[in-house]
Amino acid sequence: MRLLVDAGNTRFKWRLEQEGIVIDEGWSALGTNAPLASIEGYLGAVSRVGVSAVIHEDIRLRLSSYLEQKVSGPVHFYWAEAQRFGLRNSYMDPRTMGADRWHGMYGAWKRYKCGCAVIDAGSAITVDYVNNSGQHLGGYILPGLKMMLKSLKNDAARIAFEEGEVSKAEPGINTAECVNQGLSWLSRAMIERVSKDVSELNLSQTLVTGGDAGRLFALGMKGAHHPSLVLDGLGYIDSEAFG
Ligand SMILES: Nc1ncnc2c1ncn2[C@@H]1O[C@H](COP(=O)(O)OP(=O)(O)O)[C@@H](O)[C@H]1O
Ligand SMILES: CC(C)(COP(=O)(O)O)[C@@H](O)C(=O)NCCC(=O)O
Ligand SMILES: [K+]
Repeated sequence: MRLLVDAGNTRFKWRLEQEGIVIDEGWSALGTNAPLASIEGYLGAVSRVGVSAVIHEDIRLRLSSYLEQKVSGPVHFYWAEAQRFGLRNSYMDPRTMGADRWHGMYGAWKRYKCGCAVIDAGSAITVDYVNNSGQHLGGYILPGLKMMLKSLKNDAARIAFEEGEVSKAEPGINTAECVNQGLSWLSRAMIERVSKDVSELNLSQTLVTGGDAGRLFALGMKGAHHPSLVLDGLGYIDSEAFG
């Protein structure tokens, strides 16, 4: 049995496989002492673990020792690379790129083998562009939707509001509307911008992943929803390493 883990800044997403077949997938909130409690019964039978992590080093070490205690086989952490199977990183120092971005792009590249935009709407939102020949053209890192609301709440003394998931984007006439509709307005601007880039750069596919992917689709995002794109890319890489 193989276990794959995508350890993000908000949640751990995991996938359990037996001979290439997905048995179960799920997630747990960051910070729990037993992040895989719901599948602990299986962990003794896990012969290999692959992890994509962007979490703080302390949390990563805790996750690593938890897995090593529970699982019988080795635990491998996979990081961003300079290149793989024709996909080439634009970073001078690829190890400084978030592992989740590389694994998401690799999942997209293996699946479609063509120019693509990869949008990961997680704790942060990342946008990455890969051209037809596999060259990463670069990307963007933006605060995520929750993160933006949190910073308004925490860093502005007189902005009190109830969060509401709205797709309306007209100008608000009270604080809550201004904030909630402002977020939709900004998201729509980003969506339009991505769509413009995709057409100017001649990219054939747009793939969207992350906890807020559904929200982006509700706001007009066009593309394919791949909820577990990071796990997909991680799985390909782990298979290429160990068969
Ligand atoms: N049940 C949920 N728990 C936490 N965040 C959620 C949930 N559903 C949607 N979200 C949204 O998804 C974001 C986290 O997405 P995720 O892809 O798990 O992030 P990360 O990879 O950074 O851990 C949150 O910021 C939040 O806006
Ligand atoms: C940008 C990110 C915070 C996104 O992580 P997430 O929001 O999915 O938890 C992560 O990819 C990261 O820590 N990147 C390192 C910097 C870089 O990619 O250049
Ligand atoms: K992520």
